[in-house]
Amino acid sequence: MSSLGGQPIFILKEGSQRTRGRDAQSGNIAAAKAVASAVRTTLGPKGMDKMLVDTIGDVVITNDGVTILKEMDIEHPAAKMMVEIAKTQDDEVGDGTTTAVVIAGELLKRAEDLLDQDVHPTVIAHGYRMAADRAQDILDEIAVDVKPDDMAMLKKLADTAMTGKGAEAAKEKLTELVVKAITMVADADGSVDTEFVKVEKKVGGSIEESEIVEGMIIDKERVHPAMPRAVKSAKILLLNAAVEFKKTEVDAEISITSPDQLQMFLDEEERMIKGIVDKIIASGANVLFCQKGIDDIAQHYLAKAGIFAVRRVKKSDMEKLARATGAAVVSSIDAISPEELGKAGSVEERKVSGEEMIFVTECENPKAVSIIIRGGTEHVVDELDRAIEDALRVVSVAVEDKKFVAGGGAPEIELSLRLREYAASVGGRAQLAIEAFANALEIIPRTLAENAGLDPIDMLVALRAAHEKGGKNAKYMGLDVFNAVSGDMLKAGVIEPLRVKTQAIASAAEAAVMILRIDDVIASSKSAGPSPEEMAAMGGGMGGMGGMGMPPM
Ligand SMILES: Nc1ncnc2c1ncn2[C@@H]1O[C@H](COP(=O)(O)OP(=O)(O)O)[C@@H](O)[C@H]1O
Ligand SMILES: [Mg+2]
Repeated sequence: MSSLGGQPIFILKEGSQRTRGRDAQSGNIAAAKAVASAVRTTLGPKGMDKMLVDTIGDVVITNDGVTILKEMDIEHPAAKMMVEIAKTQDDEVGDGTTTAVVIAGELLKRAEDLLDQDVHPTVIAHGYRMAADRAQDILDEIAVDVKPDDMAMLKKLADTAMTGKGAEAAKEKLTELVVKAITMVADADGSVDTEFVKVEKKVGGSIEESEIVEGMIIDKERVHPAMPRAVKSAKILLLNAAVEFKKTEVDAEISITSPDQLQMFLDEEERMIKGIVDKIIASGANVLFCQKGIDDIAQHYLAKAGIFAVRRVKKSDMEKLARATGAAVVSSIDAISPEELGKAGSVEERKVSGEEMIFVTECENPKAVSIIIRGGTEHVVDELDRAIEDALRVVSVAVEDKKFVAGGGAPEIELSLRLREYAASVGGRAQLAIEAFANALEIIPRTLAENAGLDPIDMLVALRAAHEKGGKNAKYMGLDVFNAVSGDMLKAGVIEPLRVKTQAIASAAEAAVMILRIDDVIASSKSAGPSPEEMAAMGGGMGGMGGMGMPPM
């Protein structure tokens, strides 16, 4: 900041807002805490749901942290950073979004206490980073191994992820579907892409009627009613080329001067299309999924040949069909050959809740499968979909990493104990920050207790005591919210993939540190004030013109 001859110098546009130092920090922390408290009540199996109504009156009822934050119209920049944590968590592991945001909020709250005691923000940031690094090591130490084919364990992981998400009534069934689907699409090298589990929602029927299809469901109909409705021992051609008369690329005009010429033209068109269909027939295919169009004449010939054909199939569905049936996607008519075809025991058009869908089933060793979710209303089906998506990701992460930790607040209590010990060993000013970090993690068991209507202090005391007692299973002691006692979460089957915790803590710490290190917020005005050039033209540095007048020092 400088001044020329006592005149203040303006460097920002008129109307810009600037807050600095402690005020900037307080504002950011308050906004971030507000976001955390908005989702806190939804945490855990006894968490409440939120009803979100958007500007056009559409309603979403959910318990899912990231969904809530995405639907809320959040403006404050620091609050937006909290939303980013939830999104990152969702992208990376698909679960633990509320946990990450709640921990970040608590880290900031504890940081504020330290700021009040005049601990410098960079000291807090440094301590938080040390604590976050140590937390990763501790989590690795307390993690438990799981075999990718241990169906019982995988089901428990899916179960924990779905608890409290409106799936209670049919959890047994749904966890079964999820685990089966993931083990089917897992690659030999142990990696899993949940993209290849297609989830189709259908309103109507009961949750119990949800099913897994060992193959694909395509939300389409066959192109012509004269085609067979069902094909057994299907030989499937996946074609990414139009079965149509080639339209000229350039804008050509064909002038037809006599009826004979018109007939010749039409004959030529028909002959060409018949040629394409003959190629398809010659390949031995009896089912055609085409990513592009199939015109009327082609439909007629295909139907006549008894071929089941579908047009304008989505690219993503084509890829899944390829994985499910072993077919290759053929991208030109000339490349059609018997080697490119895939197989399925059955391809059939069926009515589901009054709508036609195509079922490609009885695939040999399908590497892509579908789950159809049924439920009474759209809200039910939507929330089930979110629960299943979480569970699919959780199971796939566990299959990939082969590691899990206990749930119910057990790892957070263990972490806070061990981090307090670590803090003492570090000493100095960082100790205060590491202790604050340790205490902040207890927000998870505390919130689980509060949301279950239990006394949080009593539960925390009991949990700390259980962990301090030591012994083989002490580190797995967590909050059994259904029986209001502390218990061994491994025995209770409340378990989560290791990655859910490591990611939640890492991104919460990162966001908290980032927010803490900001001590200057400069927001440009939305209304167009004079530009710097205009200011200069006005003679520059005119006091009282508004803008960001900085007092001369
Ligand atoms: N049956 C249970 N008993 C106790 N805690 C549970 C149980 N099921 C899940 N939890 C805990 O609930 C928390 C997750 O709650 P959830 O609402 O799914 O939030 P998130 O968005 O963070 O996944 C985790 O700490 C998990 O261990
Ligand atoms: Mg969850």
